[in-house]
Amino acid sequence: MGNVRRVPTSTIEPPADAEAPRRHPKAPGPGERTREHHSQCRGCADVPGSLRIRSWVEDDGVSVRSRFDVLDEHQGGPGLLHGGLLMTAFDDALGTAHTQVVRAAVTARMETDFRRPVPVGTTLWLRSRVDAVVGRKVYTSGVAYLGELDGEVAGTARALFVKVGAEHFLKHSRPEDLEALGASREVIEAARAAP
Ligand SMILES: CCCCC/C=C\C/C=C\C/C=C\C/C=C\CCCC(=O)SCCNC(=O)CCNC(=O)[C@H](O)C(C)(C)COP(=O)(O)OP(=O)(O)OC[C@H]1O[C@@H](n2cnc3c(N)ncnc32)[C@H](O)[C@@H]1OP(=O)(O)O
Repeated sequence: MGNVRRVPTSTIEPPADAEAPRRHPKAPGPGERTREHHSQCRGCADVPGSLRIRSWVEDDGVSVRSRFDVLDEHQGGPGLLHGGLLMTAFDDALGTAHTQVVRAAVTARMETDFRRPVPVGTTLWLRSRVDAVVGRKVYTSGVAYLGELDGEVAGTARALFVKVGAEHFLKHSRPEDLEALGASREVIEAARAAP
């Protein structure tokens, strides 16, 4: 292991004095379904290979509840949910909570505690919230419950999202995917040429 470079990691503890997050005026309101991240999102869009996670806004307008039906195709151990797919579910649900507060942000760091095995056939319910927004940093946390909201805890997660602008996608996404979203070749090339 001597040749493995150690990459420094950093804390994602939200600062204690941060202001309470407020709902973005264009975000859906309490009780409404949230929007999918985009039409091909493998977390929440209705496409093959997606976890098909569905989320709704809670009464506070900021938190969300999400539903994930665990199927055969989500197995890791025999008849049990793959841990990485629980992380995907958290990434999607926490990444949906942040869209209630900020326009676009991407996951920078996430940590997950796996507390109970999740059998195939279970419906997982997740509660996710934004704890604080400080500059570009969006601190989120969530809980996944077995079978019913506030039931037995299957896992918990925290994630730091970092706000990005359209240039993040213009620079890094495949050009054909950007063109499908309406971006012109000139705009894409200009974003890629920028420092
Ligand atoms: C027509 C045009 C179309 C445009 C497209 C429009 C819309 C697209 C539609 C929807 C998609 C929107 C969102 C998707 C959201 C959710 C989907 C589920 C979630 C995901 O699937 S998402 C994919 C996985 N995700 C990534 O693909 C990120 C890869 N990554 C990066 O792209 C960079 O790494 C980035 C941007 C994160 C930061 O880079 P950067 O250069 O902008 O900023 P910088 O490094 O300065 O960080 C700023 C401050 O965050 C702190 N910080 C950074 N990283 C940290 C860490 N790991 N731990 C602790 N602190 C950290 C720094 O310490 C600093 O803090 P401080 O200011 O206090 O010093």
